[in-house]
Amino acid sequence: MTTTYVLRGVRPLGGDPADVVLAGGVIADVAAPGAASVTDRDAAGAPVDVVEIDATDHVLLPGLVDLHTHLREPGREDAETVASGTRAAAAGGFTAVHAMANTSPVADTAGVVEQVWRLGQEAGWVDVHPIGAVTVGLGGERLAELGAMADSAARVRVFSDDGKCVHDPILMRRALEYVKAFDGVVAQHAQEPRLTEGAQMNEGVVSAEIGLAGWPAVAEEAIIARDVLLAEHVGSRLHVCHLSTAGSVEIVRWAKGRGIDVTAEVTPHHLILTDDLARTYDPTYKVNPPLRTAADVEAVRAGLADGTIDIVATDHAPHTREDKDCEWGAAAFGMTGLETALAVVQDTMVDTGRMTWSDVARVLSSAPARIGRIDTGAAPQGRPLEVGEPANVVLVDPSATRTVDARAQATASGNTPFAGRELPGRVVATFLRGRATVLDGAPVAAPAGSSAGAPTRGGHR
Ligand SMILES: NC(=O)N[C@@H](CC(=O)O)C(=O)O
Ligand SMILES: [Zn+2]
Ligand SMILES: [Zn+2]
Repeated sequence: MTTTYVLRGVRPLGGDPADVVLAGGVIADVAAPGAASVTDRDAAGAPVDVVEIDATDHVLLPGLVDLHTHLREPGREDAETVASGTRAAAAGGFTAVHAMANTSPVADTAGVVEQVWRLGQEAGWVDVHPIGAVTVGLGGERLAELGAMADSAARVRVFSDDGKCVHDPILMRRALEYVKAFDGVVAQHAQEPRLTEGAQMNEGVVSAEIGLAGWPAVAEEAIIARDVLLAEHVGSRLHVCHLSTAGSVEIVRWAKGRGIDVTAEVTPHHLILTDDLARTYDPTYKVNPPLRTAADVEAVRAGLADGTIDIVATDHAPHTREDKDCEWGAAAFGMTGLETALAVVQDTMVDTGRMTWSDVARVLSSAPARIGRIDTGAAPQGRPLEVGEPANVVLVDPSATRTVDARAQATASGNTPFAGRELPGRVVATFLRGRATVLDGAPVAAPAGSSAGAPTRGGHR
């Protein structure tokens, strides 16, 4: 039996309290409280379950869309699987994620991206849109089969060597030219490799004091400056991954002012954490790009508030205990983020008065869906909350607070930098095309009509 959900007294973006009805996979009605039309029969006359949810003072957002998620499958299923990572995504309020290509094997062929796409469908928690590698094996030497990935069942539109920078300017130019044919975008991990050899943390006062090799801001900014000029030269679309410095914000602001087709993302952790945390020598805080200074944090917040930075993307980077529980220099770069992203954005941008919930819907849903070109087509994401639109929505209680418990998260890895920290807001429920993936703040056992929750490990190698 299918289920109709009635969200009573919810606060739609910018509007008065309303009852919102999710039925038949779409937003079926938005009505004044008490006036919604709810039937216990579907269009074909079959009985449906009607579930009422008291959503008083809750905010209803379009399902969140992450442009930058590491799901680790294939290859590192000990850190995360498509099933565990997408369950974490649903718990965080997401209905779609873009899966980064730095898997093993690398997602550089139609075969691998189709495998990831299929695993996402089987899991059923969110829509998984694989990102294709720019170069074969992330080797930075030969372009991967971008066209074949674009034409595959996975319909790849975002290409990235994330984890590595496409540092050869000729290759970068060719990639930018190539993706124009199918309206794709190159998402650059901006890291000048020579300037960051052996680098462990942000180069600055703290690195000098504690004696860890520094990673200068210019190593990020020099690549972004080069790439916006290349994008202008070839008339193509560039996306800047995890921008982290004040100078990077300035360059993107300048490029946009010039009409260059560039978009940029900031991670939740770069909106709130600083390189002071390296003093703990706790590798949980080791991440690429590194945590920067308080002045950089202020600059990325201002850039997000004024639209210079288009989106927040999690860069959810799960790592096993073995890869993180070691001395700083030997530990892997990366931190998880899917289950805390919305809370960090609320904390840093909404509760500080710098953004409205409508802005949150833009930076965490409609804009990333647009950049990834998943806002149209058969299963659009990031669309407005209007009657007839697919019911990809997340119900948030902004007045709740929670203390982050790493072990209670859905991700298979424990490397959250927010363990023990109190964060605002709670994802009460997430719906993917009208089907609940999260209810009462917890992922549902197995989303109906999917094989989520069933073991996938080992069955698809
Ligand atoms: N962000 C990280 O520190 N690590 C990412 C790679 C990346 O996003 O560059 C990873 O794959 O672990
Ligand atoms: Zn990266
Ligand atoms: Zn990444």
